[in-house]
Amino acid sequence: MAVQDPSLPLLDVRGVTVRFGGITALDGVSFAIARGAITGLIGPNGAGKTTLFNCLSRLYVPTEGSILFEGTPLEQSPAHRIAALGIGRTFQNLALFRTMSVRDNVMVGGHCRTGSGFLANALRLPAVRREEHRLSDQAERLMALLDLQDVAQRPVSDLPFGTAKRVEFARALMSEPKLLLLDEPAGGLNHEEVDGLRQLLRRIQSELRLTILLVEHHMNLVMRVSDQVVALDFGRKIADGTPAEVQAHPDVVRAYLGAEA
Ligand SMILES: Nc1ncnc2c1ncn2[C@@H]1O[C@H](COP(=O)(O)OP(=O)(O)OP(=O)(O)O)[C@@H](O)[C@H]1O
Repeated sequence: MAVQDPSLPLLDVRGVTVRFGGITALDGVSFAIARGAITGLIGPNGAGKTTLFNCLSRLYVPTEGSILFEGTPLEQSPAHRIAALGIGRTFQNLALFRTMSVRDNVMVGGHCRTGSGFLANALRLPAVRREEHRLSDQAERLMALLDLQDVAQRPVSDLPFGTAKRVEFARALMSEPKLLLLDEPAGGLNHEEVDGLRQLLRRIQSELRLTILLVEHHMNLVMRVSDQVVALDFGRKIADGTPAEVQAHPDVVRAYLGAEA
C-alpha cells in the first residue's frame, strides 16, 4: 500500500455539495484538516454541519465533489469499511449497551478491526487468543487514559451522563482511528464536565496522536480546544482559520447575530 506524504492533509473536503430534493444542504464546501489537529465545525441551526458529518462517516454520498481521506476518495469505500479505514465516530445521543459493563462496551469497539474469521473464532485458535489479549490490554490502557478504571465492571446504566460519554469515547478509540469524529460531545454536559472534556480532548490528541473533528454548538469549548475552526452558514463555508480569526470574521458574527440574537 502506498504511504501518504505526511505533509498532505489527512482529510481533504473538495467542493462538496449535497442536495435533498430541492434543498441544498451543502453548497461547494472545501476545507482540509492537517494530521494531529483538532478542528471545530460550527454554524447556526440548519447550516449543514450534520450533513457534512454524515458524508464524512459515509452515511451520505455527496451529490457533487469529493472527500479524500489519506488521498483516497471516501465514496470508493462502502460504509461498513469506514472504521477499518481509520475513521471513528461518536453519536449525539449515547449509543451504548446500557446493561453491559463499561469494560464490555469498550471491548465492542475493537471488533471491527479483528481479522479472524468465524471458524478461527469458534475453534479459539492461538491467533484468536492473542488478538483477544491485545484487545483486552488496549481496553485497559484506554480506560486508564479516560479515567474509567474504577467503574470498569459497572453497567453503563449506573453511570452519570458525563462518565458514560467517556465510555463512548473509549469505545470509539478502540478501533484505533486516525480521525475521530465527535458529534456534539458537550451536549448535556454541565460546566465542569465541559472543562473536563476540553482537557480530555487535548490529552487524547497528544497521547494518541489523533486528528479530531468536532461538530459543536458550545462555542466556548470549540474556541478553546480547536486548532482550526470551519464555519458554515446556509450550506456554505463562510470562514476557516484559527479560533481568533473565525470568531472575529464579520460573516460569522452576522450569521450568529442574525440567527440567535
Ligand atoms: N435527510 C434530509 N432530507 C431533507 N432535508 C435535509 C435532510 N437532512 C438535512 N436536511 C436539510 O439540510 C439543511 C442542513 O441541515 P443539517 O442538519 O445538516 O444542519 P445542522 O447545521 O446540522 O443543523 P443543527 O445545528 O440544527 O443540527 C437543513 O435545511 C435541513 O432541513
